[in-house]
Amino acid sequence: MLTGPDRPTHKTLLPRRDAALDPLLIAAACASGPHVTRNHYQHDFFPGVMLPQDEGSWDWTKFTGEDVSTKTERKRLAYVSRQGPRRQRLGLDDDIQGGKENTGPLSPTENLPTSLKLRRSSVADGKPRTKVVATPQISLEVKCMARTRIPTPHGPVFLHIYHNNRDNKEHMAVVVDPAQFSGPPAPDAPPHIRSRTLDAIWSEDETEMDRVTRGAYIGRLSPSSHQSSQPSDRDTRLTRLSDAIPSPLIRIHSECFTGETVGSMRCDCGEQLDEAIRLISQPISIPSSSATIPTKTLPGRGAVVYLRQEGRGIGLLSKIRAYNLQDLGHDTVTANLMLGHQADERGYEIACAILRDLGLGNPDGSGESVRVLTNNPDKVEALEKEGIHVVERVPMIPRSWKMRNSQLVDHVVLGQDDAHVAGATLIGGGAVHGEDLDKYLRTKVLRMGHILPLWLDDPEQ
Ligand SMILES: Nc1nc2c(ncn2[C@@H]2O[C@H](COP(=O)(O)OP(=O)(O)OP(=O)(O)O)[C@@H](O)[C@H]2O)c(=O)[nH]1
Repeated sequence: MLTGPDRPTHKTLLPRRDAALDPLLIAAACASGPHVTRNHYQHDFFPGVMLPQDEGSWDWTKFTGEDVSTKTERKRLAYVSRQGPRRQRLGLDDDIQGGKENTGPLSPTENLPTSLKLRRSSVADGKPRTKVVATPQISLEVKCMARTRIPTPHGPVFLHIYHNNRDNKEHMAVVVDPAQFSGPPAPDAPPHIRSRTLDAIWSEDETEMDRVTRGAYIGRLSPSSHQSSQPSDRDTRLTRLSDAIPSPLIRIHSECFTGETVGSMRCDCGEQLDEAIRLISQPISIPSSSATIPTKTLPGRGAVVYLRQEGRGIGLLSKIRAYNLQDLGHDTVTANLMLGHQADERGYEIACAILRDLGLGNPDGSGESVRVLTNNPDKVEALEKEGIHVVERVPMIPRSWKMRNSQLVDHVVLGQDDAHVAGATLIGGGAVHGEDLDKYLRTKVLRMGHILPLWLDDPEQ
């Protein structure tokens, strides 16, 4: 049978732009400094990349058999990129004001609206050209598709799976609110943390069992009892809670397969996820106003929004490459830049929509203000920009630092038992520590502006 040529697909029309990484090229790029990115790899800096007088530079004459006396001549061969700035090549002219590249806050890529996504086209003259395809901006919507109870070492949580109309990732929310197992909230107790989209009626023919199966139920399921939830169950009380009841504690956490699943000690991401759930689950003591009334204790409450923004948004593949560049001596920020990425490519729009769906962060819309667990001031700023009302930033001190210096944070020192329990969700357990972690934390403080008192292996540092 005669067949025509295969229909071009997006893969054949738009081949990957990043070339295979050659170890020699990486070494050369590393030695040349952070201005050399993966987009320079196809160009001719090899082997004339080094200025011979540069200290520690690779002696290419050994490699090429050249006479050492001709080394000064090689100055002319030093690599100079003939490419325009990356933004110009990508056609983002709007961002270049007055010929100067926009150095403002880093923009997210994961949550970029479709209208801003770029479509690349290869053209006959061989010059890379990029076109911005304008499509109408759609307003962001999130929907909780399912929810279930998960027992953890810190107590039960409700895992929520979200879909959205911006990307095709399953972002999540881990809601800590064990008071939901004890019936409707008392008049002076905080409202239950529930998803509006989950409790909504999805279709007229939705059965009780459909709703229960997707997690729209009240209390706890058992083989002998279940009660599906109704939109009217939502707590819309506008009564002001006592000032003594703290706002729910939340964390926006970014996916880290290596730290959370493999137990990598290059970063403290796994530990942070575990520590966040632990801290949010801590019971809340409400001091009484009179000596005759005993102190009241409420179960801890809050949520971790878990975003699938692996590697600060650059993806797992690039993060793994970045680790190799880090082993060659570069820090996390420089390694990202060398691979043609920004230092941080995350966005928090979807996280904010999830918080709003849970009734968190929006006190004007019958929701509550929040306290945020983070050391990253950019995160707080991003949340506030999206209208989330943050009443307090709660720092996340690495566990190894807490253990080393009990003076640093007297009320959060972990005992042996705490460390054991806390590590139960991690391969490798307890507190992450080591030289790689210290380098990573140092970069976050010194290059990314994270608010954390530096506490490294050598207390003299
Ligand atoms: N590109 C890159 N990403 C990393 C590296 N180590 C961890 N990550 C990612 O960093 C993200 C966590 O971000 P961090 O910068 O550690 O912390 P943060 O979320 O900004 O700040 P905190 O709220 O204080 O934890 C996760 O997505 C990890 O996968 C690294 O070496 N390179």
